[in-house]
Amino acid sequence: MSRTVLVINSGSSSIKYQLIDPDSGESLSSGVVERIGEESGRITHKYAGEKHTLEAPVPDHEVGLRQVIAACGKFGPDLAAAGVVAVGHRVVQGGSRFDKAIVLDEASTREIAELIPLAPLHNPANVTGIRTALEVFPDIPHVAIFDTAFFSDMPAYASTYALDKDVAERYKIRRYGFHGTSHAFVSREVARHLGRDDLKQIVLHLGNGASASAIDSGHPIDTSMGMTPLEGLMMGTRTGDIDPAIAFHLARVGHMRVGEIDSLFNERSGLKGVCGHNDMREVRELAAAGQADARLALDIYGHRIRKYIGSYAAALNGLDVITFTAGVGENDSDLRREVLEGLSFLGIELDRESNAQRTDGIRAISTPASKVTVLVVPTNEELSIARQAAELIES
Ligand SMILES: Nc1ncnc2c1ncn2[C@@H]1O[C@H](COP(=O)(O)OP(=O)(O)O)[C@@H](O)[C@H]1O
Ligand SMILES: CC(=O)OP(=O)(O)O
Ligand SMILES: [Mg+2]
Repeated sequence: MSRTVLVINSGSSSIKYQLIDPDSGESLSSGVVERIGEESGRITHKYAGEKHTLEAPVPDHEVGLRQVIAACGKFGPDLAAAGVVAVGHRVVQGGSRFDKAIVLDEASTREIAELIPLAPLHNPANVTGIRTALEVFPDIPHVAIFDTAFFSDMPAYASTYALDKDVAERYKIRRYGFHGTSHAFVSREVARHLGRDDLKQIVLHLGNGASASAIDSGHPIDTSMGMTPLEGLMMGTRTGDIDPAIAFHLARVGHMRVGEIDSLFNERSGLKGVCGHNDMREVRELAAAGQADARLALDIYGHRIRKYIGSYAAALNGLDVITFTAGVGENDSDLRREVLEGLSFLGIELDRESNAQRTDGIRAISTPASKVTVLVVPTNEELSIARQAAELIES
């Protein structure tokens, strides 16, 4: 009989879920609860080739998860008959405590809750998701897969801030890195695809949150997100790298409180801050229609990515592969062109035709003569979580 893993990814205002057969990789059902905490929420549930959309208030993640279970009851799949062997939870911040996947219990869930100050936007939702799921499925093992785990053995020079040592230790301030499940999955796909383990790789995960990583022979040596997922590239609603003195300035001169600055940097900045929209498709449309702010937002976005590619090529002392992944990376061929055409000094030659094609699966978008191979690789964090969860409960 086939077995399945229910994967739950509780984001700050959404819950994504998928029922996956970890052996075949097949996704049997999937969905998303959006606009949690807003006036009206929405559930989109897919099963057996059909898509169901429900509009209902979803005040919090507990209600959201219970609505997911209700949607499965109403539209299928029948979870009791689906051979669910584990529930896999994406947890964003594992701190220094968790460097690999764990089977969850009350004590480890409490430890994850204690990490909330290090990921205030993400971990509260993760903890609510875990607690609710433990109640709903008390007889199935629950596994936590941490975004930070892949980066836990980054070299100290990349994970340490140039900050007073005692202060850093006392407050657990270091660069943890995030999106690790995706960076690990994608970089392994690249190594498998090219048939080589000894690659110097840069992976660009460009979704709502965006991050870059530098990977040498399978080991991450640097990544753009830091103590929290705010550092690094420009994102949908987050600033990315910013002079920390801006926060002092806003507090002193703008009389803003810490919470206001936090939400300004995390929720009202990035693409949204510069041009009013955080969805890359809308930003593209506006820029194409000649809107100057949208064009500027795209230029900043691309410029930041180029800077990270340059600095990571230096940190790696060489570069074999650049890989684009996640919503923007996989779909926005204009962005890839804009980024890569500014990098000819690295010997990168873009194959414009392959870049513009929309095909599924792994593909090269550089010419055979290019000194650096450029790939588009679909990420699949859910499949990776399902496989890790199934592996862990077996061992
Ligand atoms: N065809 C496309 N062109 C440009 N951007 C796209 C396209 N399809 C999706 N995106 C963008 O991808 C982003 C979401 O990426 P995704 O990886 O799904 O994010 P997350 O998992 O962080 O929610 C959005 O900004 C969306 O606009
Ligand atoms: C860590 C992070 O930024 O996650 P997401 O992209 O899902 O917001
Ligand atoms: Mg994502």
